[in-house]
Amino acid sequence: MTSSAITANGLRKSYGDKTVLDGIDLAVPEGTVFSLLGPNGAGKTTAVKILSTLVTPDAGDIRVGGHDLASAPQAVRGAIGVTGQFSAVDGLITGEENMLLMADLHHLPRPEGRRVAAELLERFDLTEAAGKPASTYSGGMKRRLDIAMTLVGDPRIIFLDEPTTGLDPRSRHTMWQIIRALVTDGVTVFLTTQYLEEADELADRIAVLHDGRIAAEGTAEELKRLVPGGHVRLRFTDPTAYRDATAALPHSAGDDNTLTLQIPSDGSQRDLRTILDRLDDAGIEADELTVHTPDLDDVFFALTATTAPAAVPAQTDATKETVR
Ligand SMILES: Nc1ncnc2c1ncn2[C@@H]1O[C@H](COP(=O)(O)OP(=O)(O)OP(=O)(O)O)[C@@H](O)[C@H]1O
Repeated sequence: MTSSAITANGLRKSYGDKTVLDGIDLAVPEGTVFSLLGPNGAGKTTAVKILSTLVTPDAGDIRVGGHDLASAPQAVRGAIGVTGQFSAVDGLITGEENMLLMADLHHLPRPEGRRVAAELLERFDLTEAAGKPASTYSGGMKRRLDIAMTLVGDPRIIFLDEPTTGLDPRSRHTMWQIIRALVTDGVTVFLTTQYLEEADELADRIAVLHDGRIAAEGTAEELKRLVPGGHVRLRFTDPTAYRDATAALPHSAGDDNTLTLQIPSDGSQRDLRTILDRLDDAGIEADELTVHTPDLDDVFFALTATTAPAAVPAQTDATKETVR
């Protein structure tokens, strides 16, 4: 069984009267990408700062990398890397010097530091720019340097706070490749992002933070099933088959011009089986069947509207039933 890289139970944090995190539970299995999503000001950065020991929580049991955050913050710091909004890159010195500084901070012997720095600069396509001041780097290069610096200490858990904000699409895709490669190496990634597409692309599990609580948590697919709008579309070339299917599927909406039927569905296996059984029973063969689920944008807006639905634990098959 995979063990947890990060667990938090009852995590709370207020600033004055403002409750930012109001009893949050999180569990991030090792070697996975967990994404925390939320509107601006939802508390994502606060959560990252707490889990990475930069801010003290008001309450909560937190374990990171197998260490208790309250009693062993130094051990937690040794197990993690943090990059993001509070970048560690010094613009006045070169990329290579930034890397060597990091190697010194990790007390690597000089030759070892040089080797690790050169290797990481190469891996992140920064060898050519290594001798130039980091202030001359593009946004994408700075982010790559930032991650490369984080990896000098070989952390097994990395917090990425909005790692692609402000990057162009190409740099964003490069960053996604970097993140996937980290996970392939067994690193656990805790990612905050304002791009739902990014969470959809990368995250094994996603938690939506709203009003200080986790409004919903699950895989991207599980979350998409939470909001209405999903349907199955059947396309026919034979008008008779189309008409028969319309009769066999009473809740369908048909388009007589394109011979297409749309049936409301959550896209689940059980739902699909019901539809296919009805078609089989009536001896009807569709020429094309497609399943349409709402995208993560729909989920995000539905969940972060003023009245959010209750938290939905979507961890097991049994609880998936409640998702529908
Ligand atoms: N040091 C602080 N003192 C007072 N209030 C703070 C402090 N840090 C954060 N806050 C408040 O806590 C709330 C959550 O902030 P946080 O930066 O965690 O949100 P976020 O989800 O990361 O937002 P964004 O996507 O805009 O970065 C905000 O209302 C913010 O003003």
